[in-house]
Amino acid sequence: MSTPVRSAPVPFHVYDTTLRDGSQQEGLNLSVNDKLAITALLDELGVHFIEGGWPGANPSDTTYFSEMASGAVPLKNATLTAFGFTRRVGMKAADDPLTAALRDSRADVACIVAKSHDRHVEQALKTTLRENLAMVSDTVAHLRSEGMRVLVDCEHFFDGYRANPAYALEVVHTAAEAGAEVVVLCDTNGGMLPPWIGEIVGSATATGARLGIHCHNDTGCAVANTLAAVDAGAMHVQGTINGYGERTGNADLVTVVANLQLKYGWDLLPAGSLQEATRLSHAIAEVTNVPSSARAPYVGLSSFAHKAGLHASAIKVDPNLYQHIDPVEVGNDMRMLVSDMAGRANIQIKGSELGFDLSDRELAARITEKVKDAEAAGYTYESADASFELLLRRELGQLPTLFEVHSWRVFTQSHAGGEADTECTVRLTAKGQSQRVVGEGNGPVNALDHALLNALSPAYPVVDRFSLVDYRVRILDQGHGTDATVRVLIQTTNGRRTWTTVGVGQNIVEASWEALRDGYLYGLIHADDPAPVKPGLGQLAAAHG
Ligand SMILES: CC(=O)SCCNC(=O)CCNC(=O)[C@H](O)C(C)(C)COP(=O)(O)OP(=O)(O)OC[C@H]1O[C@@H](n2cnc3c(N)ncnc32)[C@H](O)[C@@H]1OP(=O)(O)O
Ligand SMILES: CC(=O)C(=O)O
Repeated sequence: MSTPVRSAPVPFHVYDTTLRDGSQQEGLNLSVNDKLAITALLDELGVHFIEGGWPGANPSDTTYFSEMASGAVPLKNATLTAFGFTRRVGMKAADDPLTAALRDSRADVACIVAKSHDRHVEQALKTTLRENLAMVSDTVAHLRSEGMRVLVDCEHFFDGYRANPAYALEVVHTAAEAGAEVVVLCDTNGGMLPPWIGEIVGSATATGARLGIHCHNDTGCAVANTLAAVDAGAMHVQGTINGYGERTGNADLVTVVANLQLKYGWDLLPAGSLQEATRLSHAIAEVTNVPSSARAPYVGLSSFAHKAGLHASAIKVDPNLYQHIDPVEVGNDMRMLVSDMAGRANIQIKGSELGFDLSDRELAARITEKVKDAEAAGYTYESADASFELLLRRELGQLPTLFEVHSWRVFTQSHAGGEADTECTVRLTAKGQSQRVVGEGNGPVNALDHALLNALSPAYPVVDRFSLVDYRVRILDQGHGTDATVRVLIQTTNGRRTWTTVGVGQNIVEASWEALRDGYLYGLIHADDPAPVKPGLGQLAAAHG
């Protein structure tokens, strides 16, 4: 699959700034423990540098570095890097407390941000161009004399180069001459396009400095810009997991690395690490509590999900016909979606994924029709895999009658000045025992859930482990107001695996009951199944609904 363009420059480094620039994303806030957990995951991915934060800028980052120095997360692949800025105007680096904080972080490497755009020097720093150069050389030389390796991030380099190329290049040259091992050219405002990046990086190579690249995604080109810089001579790529970062984010480091490894054929991460990328990207999203995009390249939930009938029919012959790589290379999975866009092939592939032989053309065609009719009525099987399996079993005559519901009733009573309470009665027969059970709850679905569980528990004690983890309602024919058809999706878990069922109706309680009942039925059919080998994607599919 890989098409080597040329050999990887040596050395070539992958630098992660999730913990610093990534945490500049709106709504993304990391505790020290979160940062330590992410550090371990990044090290497992095998990046060469982990930028842990800015020691001295806030107590959490300072604590994080002291925890790391005490061995909280021993690193086997990565080198910990502390971020900071050049010394303040008019000071000596040796006297600047934030420069001292870099040394005190006990990280081996410091990455300092320096102004390289003349307007920023004059307007933001309010100093002279000469003093800014002195700030760069003094800070780099001082940190080197303290025994640190130093990288310099040239902020606004590309805009600066356009305004005053000689000065922008002088900053690069000054940093390298003072001892910076890599000078990173930053598209801080993220406004560049790939040809512009390529041209400017190409010019900067004339400084002789080893160049790196740091791109923001404001034009939607952060990854493309990073690759353009690499093509033009950058030997160090910066980015974040899941593209987290200030404003529209940073270059997604996993996409960058996957492109370089799988398309250019460069071995950048330790052997086997890229195959863990999907798991690690999702694990990091769990810690940040900011979900990654389902449509993220390579590691997204939908990266290898196929919905259209024509795609599926070709995939049945050879998955590579509609996939740019084998998903296994990044630890992802192909998923076949069942929907009204499905043809026989989707149904056959999905059926065989679930363990059913649907090779018979007529059978597959009949089930496809059923799916299309049900979808037209409002059902959705894309995320409700469990309901699709029940539909299949019904059509194949393989749906066991584990219980038979005779009736159910829900009753909500309001009390003056107090909260309403709900009571529900379910009558059913399970394993020959008839039950009439009353359940109470804070609402009709909760009461139905309790009643169903209590009614099934004597015959099937395993249901005591079932719990409803998500409940979503969507109005299907908007504009109809309270007599609209609604769709209910219910996610149930038994602690080992999670599944989703769907119910549709004009009565929201009836639609909920259908999804709930099918959730219990599916759970009972699969009560003895082991936990999936790779939990996560199926559950995420349900979560994305
Ligand atoms: C492009 C980037 O994303 S770089 C990373 C940006 N990240 C952050 O800013 C997050 C962490 N930052 C902070 O906690 C704070 O901003 C601090 C601790 C760094 C500084 O805080 P404060 O001293 O209160 O000042 P403030 O936040 O207003 O920063 C501006 C000061 O930094 C100076 N400054 C800005 N850039 C640089 C630089 N590259 N080198 C030296 N000084 C700089 C400004 O001149 C200004 O100094 P002044 O107060 O003497 O006028
Ligand atoms: C350094 C950095 O984060 C930037 O220039 O965008």
